[in-house]
Amino acid sequence: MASATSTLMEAYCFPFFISLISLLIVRWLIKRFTKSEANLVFPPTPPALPIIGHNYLLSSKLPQSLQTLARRYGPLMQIRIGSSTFVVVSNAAVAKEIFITHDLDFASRYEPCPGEYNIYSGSGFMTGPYGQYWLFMKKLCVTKLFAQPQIDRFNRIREQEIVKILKSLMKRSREGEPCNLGTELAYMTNNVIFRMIISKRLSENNDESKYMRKLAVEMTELAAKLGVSKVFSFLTKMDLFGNGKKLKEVFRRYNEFAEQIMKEYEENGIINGGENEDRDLMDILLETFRDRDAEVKLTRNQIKYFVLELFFASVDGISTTIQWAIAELVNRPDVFNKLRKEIDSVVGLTRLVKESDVPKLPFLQAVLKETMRLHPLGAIIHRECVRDCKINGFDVKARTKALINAYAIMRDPEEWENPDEFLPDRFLIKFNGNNDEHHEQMQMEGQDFGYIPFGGGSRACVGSTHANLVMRTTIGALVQCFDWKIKGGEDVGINVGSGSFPGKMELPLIAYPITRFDPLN
Ligand code: HEM
Repeated sequence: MASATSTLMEAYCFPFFISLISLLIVRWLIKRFTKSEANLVFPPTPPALPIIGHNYLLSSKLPQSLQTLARRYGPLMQIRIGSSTFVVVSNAAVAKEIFITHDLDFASRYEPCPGEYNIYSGSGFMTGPYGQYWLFMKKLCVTKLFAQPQIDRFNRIREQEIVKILKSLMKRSREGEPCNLGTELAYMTNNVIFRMIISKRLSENNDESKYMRKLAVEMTELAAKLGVSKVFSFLTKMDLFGNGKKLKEVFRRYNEFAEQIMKEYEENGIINGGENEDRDLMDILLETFRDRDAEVKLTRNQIKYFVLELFFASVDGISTTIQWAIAELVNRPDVFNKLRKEIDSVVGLTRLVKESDVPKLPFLQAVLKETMRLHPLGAIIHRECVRDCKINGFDVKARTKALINAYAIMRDPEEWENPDEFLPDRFLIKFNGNNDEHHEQMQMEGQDFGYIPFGGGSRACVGSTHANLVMRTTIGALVQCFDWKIKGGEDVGINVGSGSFPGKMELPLIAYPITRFDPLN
């Protein structure tokens, strides 16, 4: 009997105790979790809807809609889209916290394109997380790929491509035809980066450069249709219209193309060592790939994806910024004439403006600065927080994504007088000498977080020096050589477009170039 009772006790008591202990552990966990969450103070947030969160508050013009929300919810607000939480940064002081105080906490990025459509998923540098690979590539960019000697070496390519676009525009001028300036410029910047990467064997082979452009355009269009641009679109993963599948196919075609180029380099011998004038970016990448002592062993996929990222980073950014500059200048004849006067006085009308003239052209530099302030191509800078931290007095949890609204920051009335007006003079410092007045341009980069067209902190743009060289000289040449008449009216529409590149113009700039000075004759 006694043994029957004890068996019964064992049978009932053991599960009972296990359940009790589990319950206590769960209660303790919940209590602990809710207690710490309750102690956290998250940034202000607008009212959210179930499932979609704050998506209903955002238009296709993302920077502008976030700017409007920030006016109500402050310079650091939190929003939720689908299952992702974002903090949105909208003033210089908070941007400084992200770029300087918490630089390493926010030195990660996330891949916008779902892994199932991107055959290089996990090999990204621009879109990759902070880590060994990113550190290694950043060092390679700074010390070799985009170091000053290498940038100087590409001077010839930049100047030759500017001459090519001028020839094309002069032909249009002779024929009385308008041009789509955006297309002409994208063709030029595509050639520049293509030749910087693989200058030797394919430099005169325009078909390959065109093919690269075609692939990049297809990828951009498919990514936009898929909703990748929105980063957070939960419909993206569902691929309702098969665009994800098509995107993967374009990646595959690019992979074949890039692999063929790499093999050609390997068969013909890469140029080692730093002094050779013909050494290009592919030489440096393949030399690093072969280096047995390198801290990180590069893979072929990492090289191919890096090259693709360079195309995306440079082509549209540079061409669209130049387009915006010309649009703003055409709308402001007084500013256009002031710039032309400066170029004429320094360069004259006997030769084309060139890179070495730029230090003596402060107003040209100011025009570009003001263009990038009003129309930043990186209108939203994407980052990800890697550990819990406090920003602007609020708690931000690890894995929260950050959207730094460069568009709103560079139009913040607290930082800029008449923030929506195109006033390049704001970047000039006047010096009154004995005889006359002269100007120098303000140095903004890296010090002022109200001005962040190239981002900031350790993940800032590595191509800014090259981009500035191309943009300044091209704008100078377009103003020196042509008068511009707009097709169908006096003014250029300067509305921003929507969708994948929030910094792009809504309509292409179609204009008649009228030759005023032909330095090529
Ligand atoms: C008008 C032209 C350009 C603009 C407005 C621009 C802007 C930017 C911005 C805003 C970022 C993000 C910075 C951050 O997160 O703080 C960036 C990153 C980057 N840019 Fe540019 N960029 C331009 C041209 C170029 C060019 C020509 C190249 C290369 C040839 C380039 C290569 C890169 C790379 C590799 C990164 C990623 C750096 C990293 O993650 O560490 N960019 N750029």
